[in-house]
Amino acid sequence: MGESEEKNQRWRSLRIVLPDAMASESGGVAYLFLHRPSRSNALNPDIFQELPLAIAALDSNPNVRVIVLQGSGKHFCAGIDLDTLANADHVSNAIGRHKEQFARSVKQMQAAFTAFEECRKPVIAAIHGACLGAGVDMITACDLRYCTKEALFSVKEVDLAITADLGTLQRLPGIVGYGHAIDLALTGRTFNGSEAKTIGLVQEVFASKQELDDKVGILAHEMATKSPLSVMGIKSVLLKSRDLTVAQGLDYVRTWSTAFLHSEDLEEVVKARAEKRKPVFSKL
Ligand SMILES: CC/C=C\C=C\CC(=O)SCCNC(=O)CCNC(=O)[C@H](O)C(C)(C)COP(=O)(O)OP(=O)(O)OC[C@H]1O[C@@H](n2cnc3c(N)ncnc32)[C@H](O)[C@@H]1OP(=O)(O)O
Repeated sequence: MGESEEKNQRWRSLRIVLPDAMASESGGVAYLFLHRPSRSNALNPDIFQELPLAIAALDSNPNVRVIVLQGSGKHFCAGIDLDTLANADHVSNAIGRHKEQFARSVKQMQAAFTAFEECRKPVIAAIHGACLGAGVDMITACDLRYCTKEALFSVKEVDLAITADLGTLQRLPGIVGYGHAIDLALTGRTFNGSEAKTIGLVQEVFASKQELDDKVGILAHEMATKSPLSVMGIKSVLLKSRDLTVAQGLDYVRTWSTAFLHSEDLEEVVKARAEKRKPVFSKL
């Protein structure tokens, strides 16, 4: 890979591989792994606590330009950890204080996935094996999704008698359209990588995990050569515009351009063109 291991002792349930600042071939791509392979990367409280910290660390690392999210082992993510979901606190039917505490814990879980959107840098999910329930909530908060042909997806919450509450119902319709979103959420049916591509949940589907890793790596490295300011602007403006009217979105992008269009990155593009070479952009 050419990257250097992060100080992974910091993380209990994640693993991070950072680009090596000194190795040009590792070019700005960081790998963030859900790392509970013996539990199929089921999402436990550790992961929910660590995800926003890890994303913030990658966001503020000037050597990182693009983040690839993967699962260690056989599966991408088996959804919520069913052992912790069954925890007495969660199923408590008792008084208001418990409910209020539960609402706060759901808010914290929602924030863990929203952190992918709040990250200034693009996050690409590379999905193999199972991606179920909360795993789908998570990937809908990523910027791009790729998967293997055998990947299995399910908006599975309905089978647990719960309403998906970590972002799928808010973000999935904008990705696949309302019809597909309500079909998947009401049935909880399992679908494969090919269908995920057909409905637009993923950008591309690959024959094997090896091909997925190779192609996503190439794409991420290519993206990491682009102007970091421009890439950050595209993510910010698209996400803001999703939740605004066209007129409000145009106001936002006008303000963005006024602030950042005339930049050292634009100067570099002009200079590189005159010198008949590819532009090389400095760290953020
Ligand atoms: C406030 C609420 C917020 C969010 C709610 C979200 C709801 C959801 O996420 S719904 C989805 C819940 N997930 C599931 O129902 C998945 C259940 N698991 C499976 O279907 C399968 O295990 C599998 C993921 C398809 C993997 O199958 P396979 O490859 O055959 O491996 P297994 O032997 O079944 O599993 C290996 C190992 O992982 C453990 N495990 C799997 N899923 C979970 C899970 N969700 N939580 C905890 N542990 C899980 C499984 O028990 C095995 O462990 P062993 O110790 O080896 O038994």
